[in-house]
Amino acid sequence: MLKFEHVTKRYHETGDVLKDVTFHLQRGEIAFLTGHSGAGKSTLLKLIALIERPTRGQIILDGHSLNHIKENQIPYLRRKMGFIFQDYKLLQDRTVFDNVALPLVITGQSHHDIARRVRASLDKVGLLGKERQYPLALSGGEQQRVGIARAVVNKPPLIIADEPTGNLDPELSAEIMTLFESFQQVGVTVLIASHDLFLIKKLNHRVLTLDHGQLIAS
Ligand SMILES: Nc1ncnc2c1ncn2[C@@H]1O[C@H](COP(=O)(O)OP(=O)(O)OP(=O)(O)O)[C@@H](O)[C@H]1O
Repeated sequence: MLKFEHVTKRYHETGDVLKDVTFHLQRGEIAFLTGHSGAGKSTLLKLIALIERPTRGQIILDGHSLNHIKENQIPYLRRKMGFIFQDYKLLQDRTVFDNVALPLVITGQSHHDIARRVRASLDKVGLLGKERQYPLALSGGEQQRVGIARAVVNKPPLIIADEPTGNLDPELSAEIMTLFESFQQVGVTVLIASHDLFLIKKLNHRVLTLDHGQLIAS
């Protein structure tokens, strides 16, 4: 599903921040990406999201090499990914329904399809009753579940989460992980960047560890 083959990312100012990184995530696999601050986790996620391009090596997503993607093909490839952030990145002046609908509105789906898929997505994260509320009226855990519903509403085969439990207590973090595991069961690949070693140790998923830009365990 997602392959990194000898990927190096060099910044002019800081040198090689990812060094010869190779790994392969299978369809339906869930993996943590961890490592010290500055190890290169965000850079790796930016390469997947096509925000940055590799200096050397190749990234293959769902059979497409990301190396030679033209600017106008980027939106098409991003639709294969759902992004989840530590600070949720919800629009505060829009309802829960509108926040989750956003990816579908952007791709020009019909009102009927949008309503159906938003409700299905909110149902999956247990927030069907809150669709008319605004994000600030919700708890942190609920806001993150809105972020997750938005990420999965167009059924992407890959979910990328950057410190998704960073603002949540252990109990809510466990709930969020249970949600990720439910997506994994339907064949979605999930990559989670996290510093939360307690959570990582407790769950028996694959761990990719970066150390000064090098992958040291896979
Ligand atoms: N746009 C950039 N230009 C130059 N150097 C950069 C750029 N982005 C990141 N770096 C450098 O790359 C290295 C890796 O940074 P990155 O943000 O990927 O680490 P990280 O593992 O995500 O860290 P953290 O856990 O603190 O978020 C750092 O030394 C950083 O200064």
